[in-house]
Amino acid sequence: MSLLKGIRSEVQHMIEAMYAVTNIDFTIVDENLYRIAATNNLKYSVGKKAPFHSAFHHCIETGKQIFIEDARSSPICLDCANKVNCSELSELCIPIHYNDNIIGVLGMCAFNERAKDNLINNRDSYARFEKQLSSIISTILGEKEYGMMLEYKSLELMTLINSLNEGIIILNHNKEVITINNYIIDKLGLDINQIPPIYNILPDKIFKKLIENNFKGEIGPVKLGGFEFIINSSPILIKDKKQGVVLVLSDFRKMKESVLKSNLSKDIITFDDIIGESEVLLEARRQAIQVAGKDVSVLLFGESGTGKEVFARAIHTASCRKDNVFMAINCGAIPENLIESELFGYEKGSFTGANRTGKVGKFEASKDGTLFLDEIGDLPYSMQVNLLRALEEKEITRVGGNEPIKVNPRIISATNKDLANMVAQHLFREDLFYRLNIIPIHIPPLRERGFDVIILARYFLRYFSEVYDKNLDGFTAECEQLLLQYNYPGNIRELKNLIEYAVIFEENSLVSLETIKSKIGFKKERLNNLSLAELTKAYEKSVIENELQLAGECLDAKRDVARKLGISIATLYRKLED
Ligand SMILES: Nc1ncnc2c1ncn2[C@@H]1O[C@H](COP(=O)(O)OP(=O)(O)OP(=O)(O)O)[C@@H](O)[C@H]1O
Repeated sequence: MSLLKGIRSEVQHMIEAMYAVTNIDFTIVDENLYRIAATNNLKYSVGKKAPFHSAFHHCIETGKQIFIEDARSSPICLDCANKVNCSELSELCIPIHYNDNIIGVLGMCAFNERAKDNLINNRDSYARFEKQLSSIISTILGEKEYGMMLEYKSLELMTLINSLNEGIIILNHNKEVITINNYIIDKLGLDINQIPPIYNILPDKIFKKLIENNFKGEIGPVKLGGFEFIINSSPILIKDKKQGVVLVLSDFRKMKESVLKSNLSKDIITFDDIIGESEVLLEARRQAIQVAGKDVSVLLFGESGTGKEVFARAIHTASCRKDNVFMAINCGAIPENLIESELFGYEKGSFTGANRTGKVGKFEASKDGTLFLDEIGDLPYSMQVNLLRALEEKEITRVGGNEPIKVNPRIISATNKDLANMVAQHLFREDLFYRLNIIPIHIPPLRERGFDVIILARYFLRYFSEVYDKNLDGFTAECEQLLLQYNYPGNIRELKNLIEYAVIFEENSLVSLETIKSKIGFKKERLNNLSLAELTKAYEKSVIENELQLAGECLDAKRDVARKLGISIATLYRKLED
């Protein structure tokens, strides 16, 4: 469609006004010579084509203004297809430009002598005037196109907003609802033709907090129409002035379920997943099963890698909180300055590097679930009092905030340190120790579990054979003998890593002594004939490797090991590569 056709009624009005003033007919044709608008004598021809080789045609072809003083003698009219029937006496044609293209012609046509004289005598001023008109037309077109673009964009935005699985409510500066999406209309059962004012949608207290105080951030869960929502509010700022608010309402139940799902899909652990038949392990298991159903704090203590987290998860699964989240936090792996915000969350902008909308802490996120405080012995002394207060008062305050938030997670803590001894040395608060240590359960080291080593080794062998698609039937007798003799400073984690290694490198159908030895015994054999410098290097490397075996292989663990050994992380990597 020609652009001019889209603004036909606007230009028709315009030329009618011009005709009333000048008494000279006006007409507009598009780039295909179709007459879009016309006055008086030419009105009949609207919608028809202007003649081929006419002044309009020339004007489009050349892009130049054309003035015909006398139509009968003008050379321009000689070839005109309407030459015989034409009743125009003189004519002034100006091309209409839009975006550097000629999109039509604006013409003034005189049909009587008076109009002809008028046109001839004022030729220059009419030419200027027509030029102005043509530029007004292109401005109208520009606005029309911009309006269409805006309309399209707003449709695009509305489609997007309506396709979201979250509620969106947009308020203007008068706090009136100007946009509300289908999700929230359906969820709250609202009438699209009669959207209630926002203060009737939100509870009074929430409305005040979200809207009245320039609030930016998250609030909730808020109960609306039988559902619970987390509401995120962001002001719309234009030149630093608040012009409205966007509220995003997320279904709290779904959020919880997705956290649970991601938690559970990898981590539903029951007491049946705790492999082993030794009396010491069965005793720990019995105690854990006994306390799982009671909502008390449990302290799991034992060496690193003995399965404390596995026990914590099994307790959670067997507890009445199993349908809520299990959250773990490693108190030793988080830098001291971040631990408070990790545990209790923070309000927006409360410290440099903080997320702009604030963050929910582990306590809040696990409020009806289980919070596993791993490596509790590494919790900075200054934080211990805050933790105690949260446990005693069952409420927390986000960093930078001042509103108390109710929380009530079940606490399971774990440590590989002698906490009682730390209390004696004033490294751990006595009051916190008693609060956590209501039910202590000792998780025995692997070297005390006897034949469990073989049971676990066979279990891991089956598991990793499947993972790495290998056909391994078991271990040779000497290999099992070595597995039983080894003392596993890294406990089950070390055994698991050892078997994974063996599954990858073993080329026979039974895991051989050599394969296992190459992982746990290789250092001694290679140390012969080395210089002192080489021995030092090898020793340093083995110290780091042993530490990593205990701490794990992730970056945080490497940082911890580097800190513990008093070297930088870069030095740690270098020494491992040497
Ligand atoms: N009895 C068990 N049966 C099967 N796998 C186990 C058992 N105990 C521990 N594991 C496995 O051993 C690894 C270490 O266990 P876990 O992380 O629970 O130990 P931890 O005592 O919490 O260690 P850390 O003190 O270093 O945090 C995990 O991969 C876990 O799945």
